[in-house]
Amino acid sequence: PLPEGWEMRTSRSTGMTYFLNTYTKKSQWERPEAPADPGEIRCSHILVKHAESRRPSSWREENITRSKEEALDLLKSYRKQIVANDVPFVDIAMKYSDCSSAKRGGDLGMFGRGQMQQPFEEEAFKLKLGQLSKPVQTDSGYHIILRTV
Ligand SMILES: N=C(N)NCCC[C@H](NC(=O)[C@@H]1CCC/C1=C\[C@H](COP(=O)(O)O)NC(=O)[C@@H](N)Cc1ccccc1)C(N)=O
Repeated sequence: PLPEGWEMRTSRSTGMTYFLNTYTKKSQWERPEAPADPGEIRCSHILVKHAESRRPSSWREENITRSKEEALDLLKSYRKQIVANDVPFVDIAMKYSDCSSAKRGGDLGMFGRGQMQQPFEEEAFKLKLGQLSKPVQTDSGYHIILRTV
């Protein structure tokens, strides 16, 4: 079978088979080996900053002094509550995320490659729809990412 996100088509003019990326609508002659690149995705995230973050300040805390280790432990405890369905992702994001997207339940909107910091992008584009990432470290701090579109 074809990898996820691709469709097989027959060219009306030449009768030749080609392959369509159903997300980006781009087509190619070669039979794809990997799932189709979604182009743009939409994610929400929860960010916990620490003293070594590139900007150790947020809407929540003027001057963030927690250590990297404390930040990671905190984020892991949030992830545990979300995975156990004790608390919805949006509630945790709105209360605790050190990113301005907290006001939107962590929603970052649609984005393509080249916009987010590399480790964040790498993890986000690996996620399946509805999947929650493991903790990811960027210069901003530690994130967990939820793919929503
Ligand atoms: N939608 C976009 N294209 N917005 C530009 C993203 C820039 C990008 N940001 C990141 O990679 C990380 C991962 C996600 C958030 C983020 C960092 C910071 C927090 O960290 P700090 O910069 O204090 O270190 N939040 C942001 O940027 C916010 N504008 C995200 C946002 C907030 C509200 C609505 C939409 C997006 C980068 N290249 O730095």
